[in-house]
Amino acid sequence: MADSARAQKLVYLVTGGCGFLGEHVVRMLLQREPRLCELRIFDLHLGPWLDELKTGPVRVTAIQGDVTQAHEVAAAVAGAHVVIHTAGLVDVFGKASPETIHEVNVQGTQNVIEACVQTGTQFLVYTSSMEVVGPNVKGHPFYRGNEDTPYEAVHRHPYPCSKALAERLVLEANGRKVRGGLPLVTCALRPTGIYGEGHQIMRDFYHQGLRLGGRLFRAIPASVEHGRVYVGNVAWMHVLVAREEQRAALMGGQVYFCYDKSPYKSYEDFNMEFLRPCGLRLVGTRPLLPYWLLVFLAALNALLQWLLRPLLLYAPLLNPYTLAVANTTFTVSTNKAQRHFGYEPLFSWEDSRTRTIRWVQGVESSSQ
Ligand SMILES: NC(=O)c1ccc[n+]([C@@H]2O[C@H](COP(=O)([O-])OP(=O)(O)OC[C@H]3O[C@@H](n4cnc5c(N)ncnc54)[C@H](O)[C@@H]3O)[C@@H](O)[C@H]2O)c1
Ligand SMILES: C[C@@H](CO)CCC[C@@H](C)[C@H]1CC[C@H]2[C@@H]3[C@H](O)C=C4C[C@@H](O)CC[C@]4(C)[C@H]3CC[C@]12C
Repeated sequence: MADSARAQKLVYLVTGGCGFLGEHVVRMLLQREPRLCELRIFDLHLGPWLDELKTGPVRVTAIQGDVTQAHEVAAAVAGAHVVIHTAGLVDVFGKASPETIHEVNVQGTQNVIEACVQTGTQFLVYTSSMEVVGPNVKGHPFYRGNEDTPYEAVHRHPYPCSKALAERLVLEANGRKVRGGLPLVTCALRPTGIYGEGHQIMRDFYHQGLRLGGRLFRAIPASVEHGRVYVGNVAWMHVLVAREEQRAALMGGQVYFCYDKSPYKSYEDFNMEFLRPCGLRLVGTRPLLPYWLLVFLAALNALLQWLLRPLLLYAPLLNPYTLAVANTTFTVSTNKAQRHFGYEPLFSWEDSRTRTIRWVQGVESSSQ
């Protein structure tokens, strides 16, 4: 891009900008993207915290809208230089129907792509997921893999299926001519399990531990490693990739795992890094229940969900899918983002941990 264009003031649109990750992306852009002149935040539900952002030098425009509505998306995208598409229906608990998950995650993404093409927006960053790769239905481990590691990515659950389809749409759209004739540049970021301030599932585990008298019970062997990445670093990767996409042709059509220096641990041991300093303990050095019993309980939960559906929504944390994900090693070890666009984590592990602990402690005091 020419120097004159580089000095240009940019308009960014963040879809899902009021979600867990989206809020961090929004705040990170305001802090770390000096060329920003307008930030549009598009979400089904707008948060009250947006008001505090409106007093700064960057124009902040909050847009209440639905990604499944093509005209709403096109109106929000028109005139934006960059779109960061984080909006999605993250549901592995059976709260939404498979059709709704598909509509939001796949049709919503298609709407974003078409809006870019129609209105002339050239740069699109898509928040994909590790789940596009795995764990697969066969429970094969993915141990410290990278973007090129061969792995049989076979899914049945609506959420990973929808993320995989949407990612493919985004990557296939790379190079399409947008209005005005320039090529669309797209790439996809694949976070592993994100943690940090605002993480709803961490909050749920914390409250579950309080209800159980300050204890959580180990269900998964400590040897099963689960990839985790701090939300601030995921947000930073989005900001950087969006910036560098505008300079480097190399990045079009690429996928990048999101990574940082968070340690490799089991899902439960990792959570205890934050929950232990908040007064919880994890009981057992080995799973307290045999695996077959967990499988049975998960299946029972799925049956109860189905039976109770006409009366109420029963959506516990444990179901056959979440058990399989938690019980399958999936960790990444890569430096592709560093090689392609100079990414280094902005937050150290110690910093990420301290920030998350402080946030959980705040959850505790705000719920008393
Ligand atoms: N949380 C994780 O561990 C994780 C890991 C990998 C990838 N991801 C991906 O990151 C993205 C953000 O996830 P999150 O954890 O912040 O979830 P989230 O639910 O906190 O945020 C998603 C946001 O999208 C919005 N949204 C949902 N449906 C919409 C619609 N129809 N129109 C407009 N907005 C809509 C929601 O209101 C919400 O604010 C998702 O695409 C998800 O697949 C999340
Ligand atoms: C068996 C239980 C005993 O304590 C533990 C169940 C934990 C599960 C609820 C979570 C284990 C792994 C999580 C998923 C993973 O971190 C990656 C994800 C990708 C992302 O795109 C969406 C969220 C998620 C699917 C995440 C959801 C919760 C787990 C299944």
